[in-house]
Amino acid sequence: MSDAAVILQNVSKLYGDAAVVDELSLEIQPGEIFGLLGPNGAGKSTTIRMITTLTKPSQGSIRVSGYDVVRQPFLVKRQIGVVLQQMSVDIDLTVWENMEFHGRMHHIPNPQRKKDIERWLEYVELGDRRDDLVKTLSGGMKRRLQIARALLHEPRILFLDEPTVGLDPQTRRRLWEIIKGLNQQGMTMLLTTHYMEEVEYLCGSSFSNNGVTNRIGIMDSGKLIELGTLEAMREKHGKGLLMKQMGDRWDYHFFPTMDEADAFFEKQPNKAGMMVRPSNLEDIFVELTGRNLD
Ligand SMILES: Nc1ncnc2c1ncn2[C@@H]1O[C@H](COP(=O)(O)OP(=O)(O)OP(=O)(O)O)[C@@H](O)[C@H]1O
Repeated sequence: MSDAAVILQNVSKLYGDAAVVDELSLEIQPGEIFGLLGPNGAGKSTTIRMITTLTKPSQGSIRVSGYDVVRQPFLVKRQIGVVLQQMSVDIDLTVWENMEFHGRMHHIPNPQRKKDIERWLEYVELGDRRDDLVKTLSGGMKRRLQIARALLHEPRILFLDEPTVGLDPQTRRRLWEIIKGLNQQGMTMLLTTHYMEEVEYLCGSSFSNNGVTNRIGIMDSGKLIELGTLEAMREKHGKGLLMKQMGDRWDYHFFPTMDEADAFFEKQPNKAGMMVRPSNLEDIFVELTGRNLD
């Protein structure tokens, strides 16, 4: 049997007749940081909600650390930390009270609980805000609190659904460092996003410090339309890109290497409305779907 951290086999979620997740199969390895990239409505949140026991798959099986999400939800919940899009922190409580509440729910005994709350609040740089009401925190601080809380019961796998949506670029970078740092300490992670730079930054280098390969899945209309390392995807579709303006749209031509794209460009007698650059994930998404990510 596979010792993958998360295994999805042929998983679908139907609402009425519509499959919002459509026969998805995927394995995430221990220590991996896996990025699920896709436009709004692709089915990313529904996938996370099924893996984290919040909604049941209509078909297929999901195992987390070997436990079945439908038959053993309580064992699954012990293994995972979850940070969802909608803020689930209580804004009328203080930072500390939110942590305390979560720690008690997970039956973490004192004095361990107090020590762990201190440690994780320090980790996300909220130690000095511990007595402040959550409603006085910025969006980025609230997100950091969500992360600290999700980590309190020492989960093996952390799920982050659109962790930086709505945050300013500086705050986003700070969160990226926290996420990367956790992965470098060995945390297995699945994150969803529709920000290409996010998935490139966090999951783009083919290997993490754990020596595990980080991969990206591109999701559209409930299906995984591409899966692998960023390098492998660029290798497959072409590392060089020539863009040609055709009226109000751009034509994309992939070349195996940048050198080949450059050589083709140089040979063109009329270079107006043309440019060459290295390909990126969004280009691959457009190539596969004919649409942009947003
Ligand atoms: N409870 C529900 N009932 C009916 N349809 C739903 C329900 N939850 C989600 N959907 C639909 O399923 C599709 C996928 O939604 P989902 O939230 O998983 O996508 P997503 O990729 O996470 O996008 P977003 O970034 O906008 O959250 C959407 O068309 C959505 O309207």
